[in-house]
Amino acid sequence: MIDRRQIEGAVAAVAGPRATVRVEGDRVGVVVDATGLDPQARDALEASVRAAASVPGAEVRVVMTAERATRRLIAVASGKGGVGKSTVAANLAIALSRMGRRTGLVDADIYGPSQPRLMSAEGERPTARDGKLDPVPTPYGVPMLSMGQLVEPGRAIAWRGPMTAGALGQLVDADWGATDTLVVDLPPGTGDVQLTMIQKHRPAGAVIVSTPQDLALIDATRAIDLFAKAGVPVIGLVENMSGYACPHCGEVSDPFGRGGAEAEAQRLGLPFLGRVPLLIAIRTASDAGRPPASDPADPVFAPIAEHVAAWLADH
Ligand SMILES: Nc1ncnc2c1ncn2[C@@H]1O[C@H](COP(=O)(O)OP(=O)(O)OP(=O)(O)O)[C@@H](O)[C@H]1O
Repeated sequence: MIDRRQIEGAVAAVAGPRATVRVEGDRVGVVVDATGLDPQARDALEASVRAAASVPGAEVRVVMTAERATRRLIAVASGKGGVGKSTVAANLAIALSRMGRRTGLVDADIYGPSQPRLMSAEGERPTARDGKLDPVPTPYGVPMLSMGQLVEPGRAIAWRGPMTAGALGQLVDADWGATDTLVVDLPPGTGDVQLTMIQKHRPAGAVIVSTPQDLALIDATRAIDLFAKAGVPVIGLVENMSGYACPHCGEVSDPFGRGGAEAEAQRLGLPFLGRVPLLIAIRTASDAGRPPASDPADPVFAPIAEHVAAWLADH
C-alpha cells in the first residue's frame, strides 16, 4: 500500500507549493508547475521530485506544466550502420516519455528511415499548417516525424546536401507544441545530416550507439570526435547487441564480443549508459511495431533513459 502522505511530504520538501501529488493504485502522478524556471532549473526540479516520489513498488510519473522556452534535442548517432541506433532512439524516446518527459521523435535517417515501422505509424502522413508540419501521434505517446513520411514509401532517397538540410529543418522545426525533449535518430556516419544537425539545430547532447566490436567502435570514435569538435557534449555510449542468450538452451555467447563499448567509454572518459542484449525478442517486437520500452516491466531501456534524464537535469 502506497502512503500518499509520506510521498506528499517528501515532494513538498523539494518542490514546495509547486507540486500536486495523486496516487492511484501503484501509480504516483506528480504535476509540477514549472513557470518561470529556466531549462536547467526545471530539469533539476523534475529529477528531485522524481527521486522524492519514488517508493518501492510505485510507478512514478512526473509532469511539468508551463511551456518551456527551449526544446532540447538529443542526437542519437553511430559511426556505422546497422548497430541498432534506430532501435535505441525509439526505445529511449518511449522510456523518457514514460518517465513523464514530453518527448518527440525525429527520424533523420534519410538512408533507412525505420521509425514509422518501429513506432507503429507506418502509412501515417503528417499534415501541414501555416507551413509547419504536424507530427503524427503514435500508440506510445511519442509524436514523431520521419524523413520516410516526406517521400514515397520504399523509394531510395538520393538527395543532395541542401535538400537534406531543408528536410531536416522541416522535421525539427515542426509544430511540436509542448514537447520538451526531441530524440533525433541520425543516419550513421559523419555526413551532411550530422553536420547540419550540429551546426543549425545545436543538440543539447549526443548518445552514441555501438556494438562491442572493434570495427564498430573505431567508427563510433569518429562520430564522437565530430560532436566533440563542434562542442556538442556526448551524454554517453550505449553498447548494443551485447551478449546473446540462446532462447533454447539459455547459453550466453558473445557474437560481437562484450564490454568493448564500456571499455571505450572509460578510455575516452565518457559516461557508459548501459548495454542492450542481442535478443530475438527485441528484433521481432521492433519489426511488429511494439518497442520493448513500451512494456512497463522493460529492464533494459528504462535505466538508459534514467541516465539521460539525469544528464539533462545537470546540463
Ligand atoms: N539488441 C538487439 N537485439 C536483436 N536485434 C536487434 C537489436 N538491436 C537492433 N536489432 C535489429 O537489428 C536491425 C538493425 O537495427 P536498427 O535499424 O536499429 O539499426 P541502425 O543502426 O539504426 O541501422 P541503420 O544504419 O540502417 O539506420 C533491426 O532489424 C533491429 O530490429
